[in-house]
Amino acid sequence: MKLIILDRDGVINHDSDDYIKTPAEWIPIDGSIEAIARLYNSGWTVAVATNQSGLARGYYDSATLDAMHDKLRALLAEHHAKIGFIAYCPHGPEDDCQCRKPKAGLLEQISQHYQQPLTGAWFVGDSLRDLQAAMSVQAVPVLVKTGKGAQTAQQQLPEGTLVFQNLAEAVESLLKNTQ
Ligand SMILES: O=P(O)(O)OC[C@@H](O)[C@H]1O[C@@H](OP(=O)(O)O)[C@@H](O)[C@@H](O)[C@@H]1O
Ligand SMILES: [Mg+2]
Ligand SMILES: [Zn+2]
Repeated sequence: MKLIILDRDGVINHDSDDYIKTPAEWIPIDGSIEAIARLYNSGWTVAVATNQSGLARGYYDSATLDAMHDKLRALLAEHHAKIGFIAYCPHGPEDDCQCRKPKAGLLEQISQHYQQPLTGAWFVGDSLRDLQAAMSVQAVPVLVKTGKGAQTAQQQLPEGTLVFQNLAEAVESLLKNTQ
């Protein structure tokens, strides 16, 4: 199975230091819906691994989070595309859970869901913790410079990190190199 994993905030949709708390605040980054649709319509399965500490912080509830993801699904449906499994960490930094990135738990959930190892799969993120999580399951760390990505690019990145301006550029490269 051709499987790619995306971080959500700062990769698919615009991020905010005030968190994304409502469907109205959940606004796709230009080209990201089309990029996911290109992947889907090229036979790729697109999963999501996202930290959602806003749940633990009480900024929004799981029904609101689900409504944000329904908005994503509706936008993709306009392009005859679907998003796959969305793994999210509902915990806060102090909960010491096993799923908050940079830990591997969300990626392991996705691997378990699809019964497929993640070795060599692309994990596209905007934060260092995304790239670190990718390394922990031998996935390929891919940084996009949207969201927090421009700042992340100034940091020491894991060896082998691929860097692109945005999701659309990353998908263009992936599809070109996996014809
Ligand atoms: O990028 P993903 O994983 O999809 O989601 C990130 C969000 O959960 C939020 O994560 C928070 O980090 P803390 O959880 O407070 O450390 C902050 O960075 C917020 O700006 C951001 O919206
Ligand atoms: Mg992010
Ligand atoms: Zn967690």
